[in-house]
Amino acid sequence: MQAAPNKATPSLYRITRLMLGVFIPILILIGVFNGIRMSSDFEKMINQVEQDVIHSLQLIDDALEILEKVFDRQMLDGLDEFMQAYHASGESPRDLDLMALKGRFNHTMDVYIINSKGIVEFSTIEQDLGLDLTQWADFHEYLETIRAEGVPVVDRMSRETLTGLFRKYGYYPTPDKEWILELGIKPEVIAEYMKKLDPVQVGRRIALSNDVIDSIRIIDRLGWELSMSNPEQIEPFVLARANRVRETRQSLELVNWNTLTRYILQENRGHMMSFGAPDQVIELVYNRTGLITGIVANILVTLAGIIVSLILGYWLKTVEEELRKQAIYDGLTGVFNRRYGMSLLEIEINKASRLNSPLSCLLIDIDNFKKINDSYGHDVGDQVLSKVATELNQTLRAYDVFFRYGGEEFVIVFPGLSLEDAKVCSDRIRQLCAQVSISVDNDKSIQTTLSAGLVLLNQNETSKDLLKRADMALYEAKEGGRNLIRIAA
Ligand SMILES: Nc1nc2c(ncn2[C@@H]2O[C@H](COP(=O)(O)OP(=O)(O)OP(=O)(O)O)[C@@H](O)[C@H]2O)c(=O)[nH]1
Repeated sequence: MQAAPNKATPSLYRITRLMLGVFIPILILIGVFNGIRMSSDFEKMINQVEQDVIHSLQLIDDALEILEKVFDRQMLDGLDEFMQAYHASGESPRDLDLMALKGRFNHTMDVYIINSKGIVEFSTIEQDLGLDLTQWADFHEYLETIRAEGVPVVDRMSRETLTGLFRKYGYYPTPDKEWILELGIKPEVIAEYMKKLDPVQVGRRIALSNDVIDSIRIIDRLGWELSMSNPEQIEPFVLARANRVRETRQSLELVNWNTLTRYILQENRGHMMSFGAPDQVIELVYNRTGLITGIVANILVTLAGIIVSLILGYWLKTVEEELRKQAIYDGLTGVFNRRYGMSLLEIEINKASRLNSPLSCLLIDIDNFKKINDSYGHDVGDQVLSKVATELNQTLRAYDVFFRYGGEEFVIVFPGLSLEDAKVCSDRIRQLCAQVSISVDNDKSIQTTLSAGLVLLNQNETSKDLLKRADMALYEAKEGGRNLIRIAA
């Protein structure tokens, strides 16, 4: 039986190996690279969002500082006007028309007059009349300091935690220190400005305009979501996280499969934003669905690429195998074809010359084959050729070379066999051929014989000359009556 030697198939599976060894790793590398790039783009995007949020909050902070100064000026002017009205009234608060004064301030400020005992004796707000400010010891002490210094003072804006209302007050003690004239900007006037500078609203706007962000909250130390308009108490676990960030001064990151929640510290800049709470924590909730969908899609595309490569590789392997078979084997008989067989004969001749070992060669021709074709048809002829070739091939040694030389002619190369030994083998082959029977039409069977010329390789002889001598011997065998082996001279 003969198998194709590896030497003759140097390019076998080269493309397939290229597919599996290079293309697939490249696909995997591209997939991994894309995955890393998507994650890092997401990371960059959220860092950018955080910078935008902090920057926006700082802008609000700066705007609030400017607003504070505007209100300061407005109140100082108002206090001066209040004092002038007080002097004009003969320094008798009772004769002051507070409602008219309020009108002069376009009703943006409430007016109070506090007596020497710390009681609100006159006011445009009826329910504050008679309010005893000594109840708040700290505040009362503060008022008395102002009274003692005798100069106008304007407080910073402040927020009442429970109501969420913003207030700003200014005080001007009368020269005799009997009275303190007080103005308070109406909370709704401040709220009007504050609504426009509400960081919660800014956060919502950023969240709305950005696909990756779901929500933004700013949490103060007291557990309120910082808002200039409607403060809301936040959930206790969110406050606990915010406090952890404040204490460690490190960002906190919580990752779920489709969300990412980050808590970052907004350092107090000493401006309005803090409202008494030194640092705010910003909670940012990101939507990771887009990132995860992208990564899954990337994995699927990579897998699809790998599967296509494997299928293509398998297909190429099959095609290559088929081409290899066609290049080596004879399509009808399945033994080596002439081109490949001749190349093997050359190799064996070279080897024999190099090793100085004998090499015999048998040129076979099926006897009266034309008659078989003529009597039973070409298809039966093909069957006979195929069957004889298969049977003969099976009796040979592994290192004998058997190939179809053309038509009904075959060649057997016996490397290492002397003429005598080769003659014995050739006779066995001839007898075997005579025993091969091919059944035709179920009941009939054909038998055939072969004639052959046996030749021993001479020194420096070419394959062409060798086969020429074998052919002459074959001719003699035919002339001698067929079913014979003749040895070439
Ligand atoms: N069926 C079939 N016939 C083939 C094939 N190749 C060659 N032949 C036929 O084989 C026949 C060979 O005939 P000849 O050269 O006259 O020899 P022969 O009839 O065998 O007679 P001898 O060789 O003198 O015994 C021709 O008719 C070819 O057409 C093949 O592949 N299949």
